[in-house]
Amino acid sequence: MTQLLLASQSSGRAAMLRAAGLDFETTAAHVDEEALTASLLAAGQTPRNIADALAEAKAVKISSRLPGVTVIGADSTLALDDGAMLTKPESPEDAAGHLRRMAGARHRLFSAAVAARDGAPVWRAIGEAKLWMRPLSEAFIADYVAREWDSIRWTVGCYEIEGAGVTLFDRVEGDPWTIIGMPMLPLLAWLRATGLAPS
Ligand SMILES: Nc1nc2c(ncn2[C@@H]2O[C@H](COP(=O)(O)OP(=O)(O)OP(=O)(O)O)[C@@H](O)[C@H]2O)c(=O)[nH]1
Repeated sequence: MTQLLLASQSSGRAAMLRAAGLDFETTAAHVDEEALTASLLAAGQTPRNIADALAEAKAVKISSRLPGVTVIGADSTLALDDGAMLTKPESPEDAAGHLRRMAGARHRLFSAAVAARDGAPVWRAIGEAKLWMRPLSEAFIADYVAREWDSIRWTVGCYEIEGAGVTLFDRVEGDPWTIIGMPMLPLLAWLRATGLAPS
């Protein structure tokens, strides 16, 4: 049985752990993100705190069933500067609407990771990136969504920064791993310190 489990169905997150050469398995967290997000928003929680709470819920739920296994949960939230929080698009039309709202403005992307053992959090980190999306024409949005829908449908911001997302931005501050879905640098530092990654 593995010592390290990623409680995530995110292909981007698994790819980053694989690229780091880690020995891990993955499983779905099966946390009702929509319900938890709605209740946290209703309680006035910020997108940053919501990412942290969702990451913890995923890690704690799975780790409570697997004694002694270190479980990593993760979550990303996207905050427009007007305070609105965007979630994954439900349709190509939804994605076009998100892009219209982000175009010509800055948004922040928070990616939280929480490690849990035996049902309790033992480590956490949150990364933040700031992204300035350029103004987009309707023709560009329609073409981009038609071309990229199959990959962007799984992403919180309707872009893969390491893919065609590069065509959307004037400026980005923050590391690419946080944008893809986890604060990898502090996570790897902790995994090395705990002997779960080669130091
Ligand atoms: N490859 C890639 N994925 C991105 C990017 N931006 C956001 N994402 C993905 O958008 C998704 C954010 O949604 P979440 O709800 O945090 O995670 P999820 O996909 O539902 O997966 P779980 O961890 O199982 O909840 C994650 O899969 C991120 O990896 C990006 O620039 N590149």
